[in-house]
Amino acid sequence: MQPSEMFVGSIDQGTTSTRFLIFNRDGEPVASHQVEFGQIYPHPGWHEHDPLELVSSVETCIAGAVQSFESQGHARTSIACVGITNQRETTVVWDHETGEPLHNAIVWTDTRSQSIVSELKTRPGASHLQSLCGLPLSTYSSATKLLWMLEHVPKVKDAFDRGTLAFGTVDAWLVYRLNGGVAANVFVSDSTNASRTMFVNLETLQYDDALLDFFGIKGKIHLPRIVPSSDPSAYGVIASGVLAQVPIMGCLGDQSSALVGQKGFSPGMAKNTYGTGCFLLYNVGEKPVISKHGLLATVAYDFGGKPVYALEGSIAVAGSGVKFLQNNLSFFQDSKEVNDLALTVEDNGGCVFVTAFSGLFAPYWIDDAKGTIFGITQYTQKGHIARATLEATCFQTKAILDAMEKDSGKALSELAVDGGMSNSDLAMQTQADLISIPVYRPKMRETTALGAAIAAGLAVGMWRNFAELRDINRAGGAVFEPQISREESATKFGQWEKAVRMSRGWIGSDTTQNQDGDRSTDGEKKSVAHEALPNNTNKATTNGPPTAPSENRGMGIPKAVPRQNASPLVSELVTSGGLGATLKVKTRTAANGDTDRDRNRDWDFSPAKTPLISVSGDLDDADEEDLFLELRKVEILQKLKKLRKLKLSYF
Ligand SMILES: Nc1ncnc2c1ncn2[C@@H]1O[C@H](COP(=O)(O)OP(=O)(O)O)[C@@H](O)[C@H]1O
Ligand SMILES: O=P(O)(O)OC[C@H](O)CO
Repeated sequence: MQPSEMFVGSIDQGTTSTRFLIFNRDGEPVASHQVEFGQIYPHPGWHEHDPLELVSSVETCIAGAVQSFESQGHARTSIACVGITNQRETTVVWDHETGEPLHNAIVWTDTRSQSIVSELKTRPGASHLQSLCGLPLSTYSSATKLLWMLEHVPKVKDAFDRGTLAFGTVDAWLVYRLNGGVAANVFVSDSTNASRTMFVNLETLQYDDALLDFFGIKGKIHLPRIVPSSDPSAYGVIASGVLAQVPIMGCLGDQSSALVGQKGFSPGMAKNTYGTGCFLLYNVGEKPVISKHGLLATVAYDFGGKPVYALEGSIAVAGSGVKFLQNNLSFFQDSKEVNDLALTVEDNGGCVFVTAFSGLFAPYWIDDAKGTIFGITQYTQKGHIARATLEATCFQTKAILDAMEKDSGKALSELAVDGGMSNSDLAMQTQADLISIPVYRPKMRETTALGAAIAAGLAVGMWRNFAELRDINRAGGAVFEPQISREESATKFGQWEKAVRMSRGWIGSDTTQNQDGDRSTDGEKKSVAHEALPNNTNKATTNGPPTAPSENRGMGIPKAVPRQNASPLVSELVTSGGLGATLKVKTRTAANGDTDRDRNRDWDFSPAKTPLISVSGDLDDADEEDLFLELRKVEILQKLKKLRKLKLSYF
């Protein structure tokens, strides 16, 4: 088949919907089909997908799009190959011997692993993880979701003990099942997806023993082979259905795919995708850049030669905020109505909505932030809240761009956008206003699907190089120019930053949420109080305190230490005055003598101006974690050189 006669299919398995698009060589979608699938929210903060439903949604979309394609007179045999793009980090586990899933997939937005994350942060080596894998320790990565399943799902733990546990992100699961599952056993993941697990070394793009050791899974679990994002043979062939025997030749995590679809192939190019969440990727070239300002280092694409890396700003809530107004608050029937609802009012009426449904991701990384609307009065209308919802993502994007400028030393001159929420003209105008640079929205916004089509098309020879992609989706885009002054923009942003500071600490002060999602009050036990922090409180682990060596606690699955047996004591608190004061904190799990949980940390502080921490009451395990988090904030403040004097009181 001549390249000009070829078509390429693209599976786009997103967080809220699945679609299949068929592109011609001009990069135009000629047929498509889309379905939504079940969103499972078993407890507050939990979010799951049924892995089998993800596969059947893909099959439905392929069948629907191919039907439409054929009805236009095309032959399905002209579909030369298929690419896959997918929601990242979402974690699937299955039995390697039977091919059957062992639990619902835990979605990237899910925050149930919060206490595991807190515990992991105290382990030796925790502060070095980000320099190896590019990601901060948070509930976001696949690793902590897998550890949660190992601790809480007996079927998963059994398979782990028997050596039959297979782990994969959604790409690996789809490739495996589309190839027919256990019979063909095509078990691979592309570099862009694999690098979101925290198991992969960003330089080598292979699993890193130190990382696997840290999470206690080295040699104990079946992991997909890591392969390039564009490859003629690694991904196998579709085993059944209307595209049976068509090869899969490309695969990219959806945000990498959008960068490719926007043809962000040169260092300095960036795109921002407003889907369920919102993700800004900035091409940094052939060397990863480890962020010092709350961003992630990630693989942009790996087309077989030298991989290309990106700095990423991840926002957990974008279109999902719009969906929240639609599904939970019944503000409208369809997402696109948010634009008109927001236009019923002139401004946000004083409302600022910190949409921290999954805590706050980049550049803040605040696990304990909760969704909060500030500024509600009798005056407040639905339109104000709709505006505030759209603005939330735009504000967070502004914070990310500021961080990106600090990390890269360069300011962006224009932002390319795509994804469902970018369809809102008001949201995109607001974005341009807040970042004071033009926002460019291409005419064809299925850039995520286009990226995977490009990855597959390059492997099959439909396109031979990037130059041949130049004219794809070039004409007919819209440009949103900033319409307010930088001063006005800065004032609005200041309000947002204040709201971010005030959105934290709701859960955990007088209300806690246990591992099963139940709420309970613990008002009597303790209080770990802190004062408001200055504006930028990101928690990039590269900036973390040094970790004192101790026995290798990174080995093995983290033990679920019964709370009643774990009563760590702060055995020593030492402060010494003067410049560069040192605080020593030693804690010990005393009741069961479990030295496995010993802590021993030193932090250096510049003198602080105001009291920042006061800890009172008996410390239990959770308190201890809180204390460490508080100390971490102080350490960050010190880095920001905002402190003059530290006073610490302990009762
Ligand atoms: N016209 C619109 N205005 C604002 N938000 C929209 C609009 N259309 C879709 N969305 C939002 O975009 C999201 C879907 O975007 P999409 O790029 O398909 O995301 P995903 O790949 O995560 O499923 C939904 O959360 C939806 O609320
Ligand atoms: O579903 P999206 O498009 O918001 O993307 C999800 C991301 O891949 C999560 O990292």
